[in-house]
Parts: sequence; C-alpha cells; structure tokens
Amino acid sequence: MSLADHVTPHDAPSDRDREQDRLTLLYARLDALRATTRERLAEVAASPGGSPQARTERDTAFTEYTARLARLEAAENGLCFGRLDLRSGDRHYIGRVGLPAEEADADPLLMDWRAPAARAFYVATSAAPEGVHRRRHIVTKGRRVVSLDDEVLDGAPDAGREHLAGNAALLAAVNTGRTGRMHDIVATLQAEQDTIIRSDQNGVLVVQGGPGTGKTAVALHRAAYLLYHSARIASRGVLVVGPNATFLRYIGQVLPGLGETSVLLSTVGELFPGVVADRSEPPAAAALKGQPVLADVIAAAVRDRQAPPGAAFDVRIGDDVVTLEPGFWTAAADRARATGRPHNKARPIFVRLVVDEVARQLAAQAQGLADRLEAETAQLLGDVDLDAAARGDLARLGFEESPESDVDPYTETALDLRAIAATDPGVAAACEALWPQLTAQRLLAQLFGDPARLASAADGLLTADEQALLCRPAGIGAPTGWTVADVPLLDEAAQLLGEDDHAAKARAAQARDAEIAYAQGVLDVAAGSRTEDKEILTAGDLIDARRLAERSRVADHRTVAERAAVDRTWTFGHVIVDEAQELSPMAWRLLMRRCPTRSMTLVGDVAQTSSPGGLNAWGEALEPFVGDRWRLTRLSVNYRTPAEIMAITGPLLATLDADAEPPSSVRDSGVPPWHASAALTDVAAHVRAELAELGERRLAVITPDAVAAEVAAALPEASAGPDPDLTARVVVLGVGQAKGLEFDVVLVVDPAGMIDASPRGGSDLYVALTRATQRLGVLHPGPLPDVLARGFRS
Ligand SMILES: Nc1ncnc2c1ncn2[C@@H]1O[C@H](COP(=O)(O)OP(=O)(O)OP(=O)(O)O)[C@@H](O)[C@H]1O
Repeated sequence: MSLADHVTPHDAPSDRDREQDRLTLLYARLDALRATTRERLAEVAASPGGSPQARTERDTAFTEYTARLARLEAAENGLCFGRLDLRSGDRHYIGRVGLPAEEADADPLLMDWRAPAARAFYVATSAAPEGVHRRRHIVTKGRRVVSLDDEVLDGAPDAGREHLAGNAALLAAVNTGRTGRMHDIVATLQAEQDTIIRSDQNGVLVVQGGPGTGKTAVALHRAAYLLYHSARIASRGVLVVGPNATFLRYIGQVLPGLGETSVLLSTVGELFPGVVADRSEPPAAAALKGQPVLADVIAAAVRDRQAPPGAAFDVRIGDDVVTLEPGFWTAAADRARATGRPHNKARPIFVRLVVDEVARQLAAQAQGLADRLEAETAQLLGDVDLDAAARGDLARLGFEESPESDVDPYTETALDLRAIAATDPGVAAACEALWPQLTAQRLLAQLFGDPARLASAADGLLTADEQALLCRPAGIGAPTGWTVADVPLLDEAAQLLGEDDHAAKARAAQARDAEIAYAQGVLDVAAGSRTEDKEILTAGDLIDARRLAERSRVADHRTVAERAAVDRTWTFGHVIVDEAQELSPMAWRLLMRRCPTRSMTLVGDVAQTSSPGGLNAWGEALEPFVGDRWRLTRLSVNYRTPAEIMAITGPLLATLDADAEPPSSVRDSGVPPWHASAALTDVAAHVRAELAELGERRLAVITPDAVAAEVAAALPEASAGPDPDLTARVVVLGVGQAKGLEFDVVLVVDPAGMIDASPRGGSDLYVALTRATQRLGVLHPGPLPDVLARGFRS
C-alpha cells in the first residue's frame, strides 16, 4: 500500500495547498527560532561568567540553549503532522515541537505533541470525541505536504475500528518497509499507548504486552514526555536499559529524533563504569549470580575482610614489637562497623583505633622501661636525692632554677608516639592486612579466585556445587575479565565498600590552591607592569586571585547523560527498563539503587522471557523493593506482526503462559506463513529465493545461537556476528540477539533446535516467530515441533 492510497476525498488540492502554506509558515518560524537560539548560544559561550553565581547562570543558560537547539534541529522531519478542529471553533496544529508565535500574546503556531491540549489528537474517538470535530493527519515529505487524512468524529463511528485513531495514517506507518532503525510514532500514537505515556511519573509503572504492541515505542515516548514535563527528571536524566548492544543501536535514534538528549541508553552489563563485561560463562553460572543470595555472600565476603576473629598480630615499629591481641582487633572492628559506614569509609576509624593502641602500648613500654631504669638507679645510689644534687650543681655554675614546665611530658610523648605510629609502615601493613582498602573488582576477583575465601563467605548460603560454579581460580590460562552477570555483583560490592574520598578531596583542594596561586602570579605580573600613571587600573585592582581562578575554570558542558555514564553513583530522575522480564534479582537491586525515587517504567512480556535468571511474574521482581505498590497496564494491539503469523503462534504461547491473551493484530498481510524441511546447508538457497521477491525490503535469518555462525558462513552477503549491521539487506542473528528487533521478512531456522537449546527455548522460538512485519518462513532440518505443526494447521 503506498501513501497515495491514503488520500481521502477530503484531500482536495485547495485544502492541501492551504496546508502547504501553513507548513511553509511553520518551517519559516522554525528557521527563525533556530537562528535566534544559535546566536544566544554563541553569546553565552563567549560570556566570561564572572562571579560563581554568574558562572552558574552562564552554564545553565548554555545547557538550556543547547537542549533547545537540539529540539529545534530534530524537528526538521515531520515538523507538523496533525490538526485538531474543535467543536468550539478553535483549531490546533500538532507537531514534534511547540512553536510560539512572534507576538507574545498570540496562540502558538504549533502545539508540542506532549502539551495537555494535544492529548485529544490521540485519544478522541467517535464515541468519546473530547470536543473534537475533526482530526486531520497531515503526511509530509521533507517540507512538502503529501496527503491529508481526515476523520470527522461527530459523525457515525467506523464499525469495528473506531478505537484506532487515524486508521489510514496508522496502516501506512505499520506497512512501511523497515530500515533497521526504529522510528518514532508521534504522528500515529494510539489511545491506549498515549494513556501510558502520559500517566503519572511517580512510582513504578509496569507495561505488559505481547509482541509488537509498541512497548518499546511507548517507553521511549514516555521518556520524551517526562523530560518535557518534569524539570526534576530533566536535571537528573532518564536511564533506558535494554537487553543488548544491538537492540540499543536499533532504538538509538528515537529519542534524539524527538530532540531529547538527557537520556542514557545502556545494558545492565555497561552500568559499572570502568568495567567491560565481555567474558562469557555457562548459563548456570550466570543464573546463580543473578540470585539474591549472592547479596548475602558478598556482604559476608566484605565482613571477612574486616579483622577476622582470632587474628593476633605483631606490629613491628623500628626495633619494637607491639602485639595486638584478638580481643583488640574484634573490638576495633566492631567499633568501626558500628559507625554504619561502608567498608572503605569505616576504615579510617579502624586505623585510628589501631594507631591509638600502638601509641598507647609504645608509651606503656617506654614508661615501663623508665620505671625499671629508675628503680635500678635508685637501687645503685641508695638514698641520694638526685634532684637536690642537680639543683646544687646548677647553682654553683651560675644558672637560675627554671620554672616548672606547664607541658605534660607524658601527653607530649604520647602525641609523638601517635605521629610515629600513624606514619609507620608496620602499622600501615597491619591495617592493610586486617582491614584493607578494597575496590569492588579486587574484592570479587579475590573471592571467586580463592576457594577458601569463597567457602567462608558462602558458608550456609551456597552448596559446594554452587561454589564450584562461581570459582575461577587465578593462575596462568585462568579466565580474566568480567561477565554481564558479574556487573550487578560488582555494584553490590561497591555499595558495601564505598569510596574513601578523603584523598580525592585533598587532591581537589590542592588543585584549587594551585589555580589560585597561578592566578595570583598572573595578577602580580600585571601589577609589575603598572605604569607611573596611577589612574590606569590593572587587573589586580579589579579582581582578586580567587575570583580570577574561578573565572578561568573551564565550564563543564557535558550533557546529563554524559555525566551519568561515567558515574556509578549517579541517580536518575526516571528509569525505563525494556525487556524487563529478562532481568535477574541482582540486576533489579542495581537498578533500584540508580533510582531511589522509584520513578520507573518497566516494559516487557513475561511470555518472552529467555534469560535463565529472568522473570516468571512481575510481582516476584518488584515485591522486595516496592511491595505491592506498582501499577500494571496492558497493551493489546499488535502493530508489527500480521494476523496470519500471530495465528500460528497460538499453541506455542499457550504452553508458555496458559493465561496469556494473544494481542490482536492491527492488520492482515494477505501472505500466509510457510514452512519447509531444509538442512542448514539449504538455508542460503531459501534466502536467495525470498530476496528475489523482496524488492527493497529487509530480511533476517534467525537461528539457534549455536548455529548462527555456520548459517552466516554460507551467506557472505549477510551481516552477522556479535555486532551485526541491522540496516543491511540480509542479517543473520542468533535468537538471543533478535529480542526487540523487527524485519520485513523473517526466516526462522531449526525451531526444534531453538526449543532444545535452553530451558526457556520455547520463549526464544516465540520471540523469533514474532519478528516479521510482512512474511515468515520456517525451515526445519528435522520434523516440525508439534507445537508449531498445530499452529500451522490452525
Ligand atoms: N501507534 C503506532 N503507530 C505506528 N507504528 C506503531 C505504533 N505502535 C507500535 N508501532 C510499531 O510497531 C512495531 C512494534 O513496536 P515495538 O517494537 O515497540 O513493540 P514491542 O511491544 O516492544 O515488541 P516486542 O516485545 O515484540 O519486542 C514498531 O515498528 C513500532 O514502530
């Protein structure tokens, strides 16, 4: 179906001409606003800033103008896509951004799709017209109007489809050939989707929906909506978590296309800055690492590093040895832990207690020595009064007796001894051995690399077999690096360890002092060049060194997303999780830490769960964090998969979730799915036959993960591998990579192999079968699995 098919009788040339005039006006206004914003941005960038307050204002203005310009630039394609004629006689044009009129008190020329008054464009129906007389979809190409599609809502409802807004525009959108990149759907959002997008930002909102119901699209539009409406969310940014890097690339242009830059797209594996989780591991190990008991194991592992009971330790200071008994270490560790601080931040308390104790023992040793010497001397000299003798000697030499010192020699000695102990390498080594400064990486590497440490931390928590799954003994040839399932564990550890930022703060203060000293040097040079003419002012007359240093400091113009990406402790204004059913309990713990306000949108489909640690029910994941305080919404219409394809998945879906309601497809394609018996070596021939019929459309071959490379090897024209180019005409994917993606034509290879490959193999097959927007073929080396054979017969 081409766009021309949607020109309705209302699309008379004169009507279109009028809309073209309006569109030309809107683009002129857009160009003018862009020019003004660019000028303002240049002015702000060039302004010196001055006082700290002026500098903050300059940085805020810079961020503001940059964001505004991004929005205006992004609005180029599809600037205006709709018009609402209200029964009141008012008329609104709806578009990707709001465009104010030139006159301050005039109505806006274009209303942002997120504005409250634009809502009727998406939700008004004949049954509930919301004051709308006519809804017009304006289809454009570049800056040209291509066609108009009108619905008159106070007429008779269109039987059966009255709930779908802008039928023709919607069908044109869902039938369009796919490009390998997801596009926004602002022009054709449907009422059930719009309601979710606009729903309250507070609390956890779960969006459950079958394949192709627009969960991803809705989640991304909700991010854009919340950023538009909430300054709090805009200032902290939105985190969007997706299942893999291929998927993130697929959705990557939707939010920039909507003009939003305060969004960080990430997989869970990328959420620990500095760690690249590129190691693979057996599914059983990954599943175990996802279990909440690992949080207890890690907590025990941290505690094991805090002066383990029974430790007696000799601290060597120069020639002296101080023995610290087990009781002391236990008491010191208890006192440090009682502060409630994380390990590295409690460490200074522990160290201070050790230093005090060492100094006390040294003082006691010195005192003991002095007492012993005095006693021995007294024994040698009998009753001689040494003090009186000394006073007599001094008087004979002509010295006056000195007054009594008011310094307590004992305290002075103790302070000296403290200083000695605090800087002594032996004391430092003892503290490092019994309460080491730890990074998350070091803690976990030592835990998993040492069976004895693991056995101690996992005592009573994990079986010996489970411990063996986690163990990765160190040594030559041993695996190094981190897996995706390690990342939530690293985060858990980092949380318990904390970061002792004393050193970093001291370095920052030093750097600040150095900047001020440098600025003072600059001012001194300026003062040195002062002429005899006292009327001529130099820099030093106008500004002091501190202000000059502050002025010279380079402004941080990174976006919220850029700052959040490198900061593990960043907390986001809102978190969106796509394919949320895949996350393990440990991954949920990590995400909850990133969002203490619990303003979250979780979208997914429990029937599509394929990860071994993934979800069976939403409550299971959320209960530990929010109890039953979460809202569930559902999406019910499948915009991707034609009815003919969904029909064959019915029996399979029933085996995955007996209660699942299959989503109803928004359209038929007229092409029934087919299946053929074919060895892996025959796949290439089938692909070429399909390509001959395809025209410009895109095809994906989806296989069990284990055979993707073999199938790809026979198709040199296909893009494949860990990082496939989704815009290529043919792509070969293992089923694990196909989650969330879609293609015009899909060939599913070896469905029985997919089912058998993992305990969640049925879900994997369901994902593979529901990726096509037009045509589906199934190639099976052996017999067709019964659950699919029944689907084809239905
Ligand atoms: N209102 C709409 N107008 C036009 N296209 C739509 C609309 N809603 C969804 N779509 C399209 O339907 C397709 C499926 O959407 P999306 O990928 O968001 O679904 P999903 O529920 O996340 O699917 P899955 O769970 O199978 O990955 C996309 O191409 C999307 O653009």
